[in-house]
Order: sequence, then C-alpha cells, then structure tokens
Amino acid sequence: MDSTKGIAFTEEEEALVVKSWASMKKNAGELGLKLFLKVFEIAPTAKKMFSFLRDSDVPVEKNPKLKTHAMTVFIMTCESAVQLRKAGKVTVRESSLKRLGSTHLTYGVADEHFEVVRYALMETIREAVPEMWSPEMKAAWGTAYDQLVAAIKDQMKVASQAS
Ligand code: HEM
Repeated sequence: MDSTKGIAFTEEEEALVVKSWASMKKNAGELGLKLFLKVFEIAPTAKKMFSFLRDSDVPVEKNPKLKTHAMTVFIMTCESAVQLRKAGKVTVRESSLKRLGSTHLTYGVADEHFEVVRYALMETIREAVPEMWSPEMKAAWGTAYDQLVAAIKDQMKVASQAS
C-alpha cells in the first residue's frame, strides 16, 4: 500500500519549509511544546493517549518525553518535504514507518488527532516566523505533513490487518 507516490513538490515549496525550519530549529523544543499545548487545548482527551503523561506527576509542559515527540513531528515533517522534492514520495525508513504505524494504532490515534496536530502545527509556525509566513508557506508545510501522515496511516492499516 502506498498512497504517497508521485507527489510533485517543487524546489520553491521545499525551500519554504527548509528556510522556516532553519529559523525555528534553535527553538525546536519550546515550539514543539507550544504545538502540543495547543493540541491539548483543542482536544484535552488526547492527553490520555500518552502513557508518559498518564503515569507522571510532572506537569505536562515540563514533560521531556512530550517535548521529544513534538520535536519529532516537526523534524519528520521537514524531512518529508525534502524527500517529496527529491523522490516524489515520503521515504521514511521502512522499519521506522512500520513502527510508527503500529505505535499510533496501538495508542488509538485517529484521523481527528492528525487533523488537530495539523492545525496546531500551522498555527505554531505562523506565530514563530510571522515575517516569513505566507499562503505558499502554509501550503508547503501542509503538503509535507499530509504526505507523511498518509504514509503513517497506510502503515496503521497494514498493522490493523495483521492483528
Ligand atoms: C506527523 C505526525 C506524527 C509523527 C511523525 C509522530 C511520531 C512519533 C514517534 C517517532 C513516536 C515514538 C514511537 C515510535 O517510533 O513509534 C510516536 C509515538 C506516539 N505518538 Fe506520534 N507522531 C505523529 C502524530 C501523532 C498524533 C497526531 C498523535 C495524537 C495526538 C500522536 C500520538 C502519539 C502517541 C500517543 C505515541 C506513544 C507515546 C507513548 O509512548 O506513550 N502522534 N509518534
């Protein structure tokens, strides 16, 4: 299954993602946290999915594991943009993609969650680089995220059929 084949992602689109990421990178931890605080504001029940939030007395905004997940979302979306331009598809290592599929299936991540994170990601970037933000930049990050999520969802389907 591969719903991410043959996407035309231009050099300009890639450049928009890479340029804004270069400017956000130094604050990646803080921005990642902001991203997930937005997610939990919109969808408070999403907190329950994260085992390390459930089993911890540390306040959400101080949880290092949440920071790590949030940064991963950012970094992988940026990498997805680079790959889309080079290969026309998302090429996360097969084994990582498989694991991503089964983890997100196991923890009950649904379409709505991916939507909320998409919205919060756009808001976070818009607030982080207001001087660069444009409809084109939003579309470029949006495509990179959507294609990555499509690849994860394909693997979630594979994992659900295997169990
Ligand atoms: C582009 C989108 C996303 C990426 C790249 C991503 C990436 C990851 C990675 C790398 C892990 C670590 C485990 C593994 O490697 O399988 C993970 C775990 C997890 N992700 Fe995501 N994720 C994404 C979206 C989401 C969304 C939308 C949610 C729900 C709001 C979510 C919830 C979780 C949960 C609950 C875990 C397990 C955490 C635990 O150990 O308790 N993820 N994700």
